Amino acid sequence: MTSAGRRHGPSGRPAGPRTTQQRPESRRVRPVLDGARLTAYDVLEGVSARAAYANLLLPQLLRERSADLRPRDAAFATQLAYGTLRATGTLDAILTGLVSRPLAELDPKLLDLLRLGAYQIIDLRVPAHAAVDTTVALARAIVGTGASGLVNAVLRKVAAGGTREEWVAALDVTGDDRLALLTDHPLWIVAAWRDALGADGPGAEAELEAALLADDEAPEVHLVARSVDRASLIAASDGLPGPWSPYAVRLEGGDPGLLDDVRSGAAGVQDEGSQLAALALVRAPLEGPDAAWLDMCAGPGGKSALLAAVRPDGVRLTAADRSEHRVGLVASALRDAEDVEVLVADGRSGPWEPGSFDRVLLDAPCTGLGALRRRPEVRWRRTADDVPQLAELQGELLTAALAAVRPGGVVAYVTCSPHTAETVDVVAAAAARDDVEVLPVAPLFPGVPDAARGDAWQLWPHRHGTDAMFVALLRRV
Ligand SMILES: C[S@@+](CC[C@H](N)C(=O)[O-])C[C@H]1O[C@@H](n2cnc3c(N)ncnc32)[C@H](O)[C@@H]1O
Repeated sequence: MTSAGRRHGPSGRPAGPRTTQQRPESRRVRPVLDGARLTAYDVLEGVSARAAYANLLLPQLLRERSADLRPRDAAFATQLAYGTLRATGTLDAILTGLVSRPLAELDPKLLDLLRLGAYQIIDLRVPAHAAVDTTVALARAIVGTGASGLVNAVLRKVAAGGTREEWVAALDVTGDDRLALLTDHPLWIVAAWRDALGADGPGAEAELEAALLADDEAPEVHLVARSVDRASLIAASDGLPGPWSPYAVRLEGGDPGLLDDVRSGAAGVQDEGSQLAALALVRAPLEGPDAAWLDMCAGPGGKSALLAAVRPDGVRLTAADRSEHRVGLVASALRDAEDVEVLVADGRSGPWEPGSFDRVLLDAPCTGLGALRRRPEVRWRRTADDVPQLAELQGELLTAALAAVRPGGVVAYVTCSPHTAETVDVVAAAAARDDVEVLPVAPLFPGVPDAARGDAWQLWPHRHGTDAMFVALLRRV
């Protein structure tokens, strides 16, 4: 996929403002505001002013406003909010040259509005007059009449500069700076992905660009068929079988929350890469008994629910998490499962006896650099400084996981980050012990190509259509 061809949008949307949501404070001027754009703005404002999570705030706003927003408005609001948040770095680089003051000195509401308008112009190719007029109307209602002139002038200049590719060319950047602006990633994440891809040679930079572009797309919805037959789930959801996990169904659209199987818990929404990570633990060769499994960082319970569904008869599953709130979510995910124990515990000092489990899943807290597609603002919130602290915690948790498993038992170390310091380095430190051996993951999944990272496993959005999950298997010997 080339960078030039990837962005497209509802350029044929009706240009004028339509739906109407009026804020009490704006009643005096009575603007007719576009409901989709207003909702997208409210998400941006929540993220920048209150550090909200877009993937939680947006669904909540869409539910509250469902009477006013048609399904296509909701889809447009989602595209606007997520797209603007992903593109923040590029939008700010463009806006910096068009506003006389530093962006940090602008009213944050005004900055969010400029980003929202500029995103529509450079990425969605919404006709300039529609993007400008609707953003000016929002600015008038939200910031005041004084702001509308600035918004109008700046967005007209954005439109005059053309598409994102034209803007990036005009900004005259090269190397990683160019890649960062084209693919919506901060420089340190570009560097981390290059390092994790580990490729050299002529194709390496092209692959890095493809990987970062794939990481900048909205992800497909994947379902997991837990206690329902996959064929029935495919029929009910109009989906397609996932190529790698025998439980995966991929959807092209629609709302999975409306499916009976999802409502009942027989199926769930789960990235196919996460399914494979849980299955790696299940398929790992084991010596001796196989009766007690631990999911050490289980919240919110996606992998626990799959483990509970596929475990052989007689296996007892313990699911723990440090967060009480997330343990509540695990309990709900496991509500119909028998022979499970759900508890609040710090994995480093859990109440279990050493060596009491045959299999342990350590799906460790991490930067989430491999799941940025789902959390659009996280790429700008995380910093390289977060990595050492998380890597230290991951090392401590892996030591505890190896203590919790019996000799001959297996630990699956999993992250939704490909960052070397959170993956290969953590495993290498544990593997330096005399009583630990690393098992190759790739032979357990002969149908999944191009995933080996040494003996461990690394999935990628551009290769596998999944999050960039890392999986290593360690056996106590
Ligand atoms: C990547 S998430 C796990 C996702 C989960 N396995 C799933 O598939 O739904 C990491 C989890 O680790 C938990 N956590 C962080 N530090 C922990 C600790 N010291 N002990 C136990 N859990 C911890 C977090 O609360 C979070 O729920």
